[in-house]
Amino acid sequence: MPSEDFSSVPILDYSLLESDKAQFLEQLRHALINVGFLYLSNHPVSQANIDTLISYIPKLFALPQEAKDKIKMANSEHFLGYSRFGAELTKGAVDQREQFDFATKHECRWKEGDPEHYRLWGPCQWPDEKLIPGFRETLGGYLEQVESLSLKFSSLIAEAFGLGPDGLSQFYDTPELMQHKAKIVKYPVVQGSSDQGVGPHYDAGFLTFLLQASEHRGLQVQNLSGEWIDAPPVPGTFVVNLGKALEFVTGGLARATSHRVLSPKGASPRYSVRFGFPLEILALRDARGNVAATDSMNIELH
Ligand SMILES: O=C(O)CCC(=O)C(=O)O
Ligand SMILES: [Fe+2]
Repeated sequence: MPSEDFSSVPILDYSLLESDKAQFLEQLRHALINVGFLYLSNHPVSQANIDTLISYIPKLFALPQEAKDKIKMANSEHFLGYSRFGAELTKGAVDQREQFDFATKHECRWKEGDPEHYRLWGPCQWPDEKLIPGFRETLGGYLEQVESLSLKFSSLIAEAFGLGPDGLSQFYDTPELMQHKAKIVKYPVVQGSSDQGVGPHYDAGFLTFLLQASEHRGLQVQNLSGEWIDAPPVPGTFVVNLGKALEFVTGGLARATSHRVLSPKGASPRYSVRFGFPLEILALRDARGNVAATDSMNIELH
């Protein structure tokens, strides 16, 4: 398929894998090479679980400030926990968002003498179960399912490029050693002069699975002409996008695409859940060098 400048984000139907895998892989290849973003519909993650998770999110942010601060990220050497509104920057400008960083289950494997970066992975800080009963189990179930989808998706990407299903797994750890982070984000309604929910950036890892957890528009993706293309919420889908690590290991064939979020203008906040597969691979980041001019200060890059 010829390279083209996209004007919308393609929707891939995961159930096509059953009926016509070759067609699915062809559409996937197009999205990887030309867009770097896609919606995935009819995916295997339970919609009931997603709906329950979505219903918890406003309650999570409505917890007393004291309960949120108790699990603040500063407590955790694994960069997991709560960050107050305005704590993150993209290229020097404040992102208008409040967030919790959770992750798939993981014991910290660092011990005396191990490389320092092993400390980056470890257990989550959870809010008090009494204040938000059932949240931990719901999010835990969701993360397990998205993790398994992301592993499967990574092998589909390898197949789309004509490799065997394990063609990309050499670049990351085995599943037991990997941890994947999920950021639950609240973008409050625009207040002052800035509508920067999150400024233009590339993601750092391999793949991001984004759940748009409210009906607001705001996510935008930049095409090669520099135009910002809307990626509005599409019920029942994930937005999947590629990060710099995947772009690097495919020699630029799979495209990492710049994107941003504009703060909502209506009466209610925008919410999203961003799952990164896997956490930044430090060796790859070092190998690909400094791309600071375009990267955001998302936590994977610290
Ligand atoms: O919240 C969103 O819709 C996207 C956020 C994002 O791009 C990121 O956190 O990397
Ligand atoms: Fe992003």
